[in-house]
Amino acid sequence: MAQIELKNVQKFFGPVQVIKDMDLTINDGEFVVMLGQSGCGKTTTLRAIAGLETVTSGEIFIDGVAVHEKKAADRDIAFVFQSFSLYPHMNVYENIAFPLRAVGMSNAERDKAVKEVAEILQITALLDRRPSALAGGDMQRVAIGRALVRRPKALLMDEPIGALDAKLREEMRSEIKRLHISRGSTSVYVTHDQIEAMSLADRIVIMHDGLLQQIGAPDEVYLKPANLFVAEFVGSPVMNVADVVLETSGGQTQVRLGRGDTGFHFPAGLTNHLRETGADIALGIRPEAVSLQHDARDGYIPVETTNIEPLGSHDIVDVRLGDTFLRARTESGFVSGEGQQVWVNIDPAQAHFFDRSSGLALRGQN
Ligand SMILES: Nc1ncnc2c1ncn2[C@@H]1O[C@H](COP(=O)(O)OP(=O)(O)OP(=O)(O)O)[C@@H](O)[C@H]1O
Repeated sequence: MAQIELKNVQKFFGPVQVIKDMDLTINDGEFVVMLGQSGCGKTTTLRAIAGLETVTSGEIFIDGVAVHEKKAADRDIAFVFQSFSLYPHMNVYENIAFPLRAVGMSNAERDKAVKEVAEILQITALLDRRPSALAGGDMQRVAIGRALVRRPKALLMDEPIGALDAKLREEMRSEIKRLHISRGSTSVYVTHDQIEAMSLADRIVIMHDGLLQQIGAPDEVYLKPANLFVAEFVGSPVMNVADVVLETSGGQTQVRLGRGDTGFHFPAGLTNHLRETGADIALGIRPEAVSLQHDARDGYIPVETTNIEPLGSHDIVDVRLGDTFLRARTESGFVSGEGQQVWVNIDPAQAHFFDRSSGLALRGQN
């Protein structure tokens, strides 16, 4: 196990900078997921930690030892790729045992290590099979087993289950989590799938365009997004974001969306911190914090439904408010169709405000 530290890491491919000023500490035994859209630099960061890619500048430390000039083989790190890179002429047992041959273990020790890993990954019954006789999920279990068997300092995984079908991915997700709990190895995992990230990570590192956007526990990046990019990237369906104008009088603030005349009522205490910013303000509100009613109620604004997505357990309903749209999460069948009049309100306690030009979250004391 190990702590991994990146200090001011930069990576250029020719003139293109794909990692910008990366500072990141991954704690001993931690499961960190790097999440971001395709091309944002996740894989390059992972490969740089493993030593499969050199960095243009900056430093990488493993347990306090500088490794950025060391070869991959000297970093004691294991890597699992998306493609199942097993040796086709060896059976599962030999595939898993292979990395142990190089370290000169006795036969008995090797046998014990392979069987222990096979047990954890539930592939004991498959040890005699060749890779060609394995299903996709089992191949990836073997690849993970081979990576883990020599007890590396850290396990790096690049979209290891991205090629599997949805049901198998779900199964493998919980297995990888179980494996991490039982082995406790420092793990860095790359994905563009936010469900995978939310369910596996102790902390998520969100990247965009080579830049680290936020590092935090899954609930932290969901509940307290640092900027508009994170707010709109994390969560499905995506957070509603609308330009707003604020008007405060007495103890109340009206938060007006778009060019609408009516606004939502907020206790002034939740918006006081926005007054001095002088910035153009965007409101972010998740669909589950938008509530619809069939009849007029205090604080609710009349609107028309424009689109409905029935999702089985719930519906996503779009409503038009002046020149803005809001998506609400409702119980199934709450509205019967488009063009229906309903009343909408939002939960001030779950509202986020952002500086429109910098994208940064504007938070009060709470
Ligand atoms: N060897 C290379 N030479 C030149 N450009 C590269 C090389 N490897 C990656 N890139 C570029 O660097 C950028 C970041 O790539 P990277 O693979 O790290 O992104 P990613 O976030 O992992 O994306 P994906 O999920 O698609 O793998 C991309 O624009 C990619 O085209």
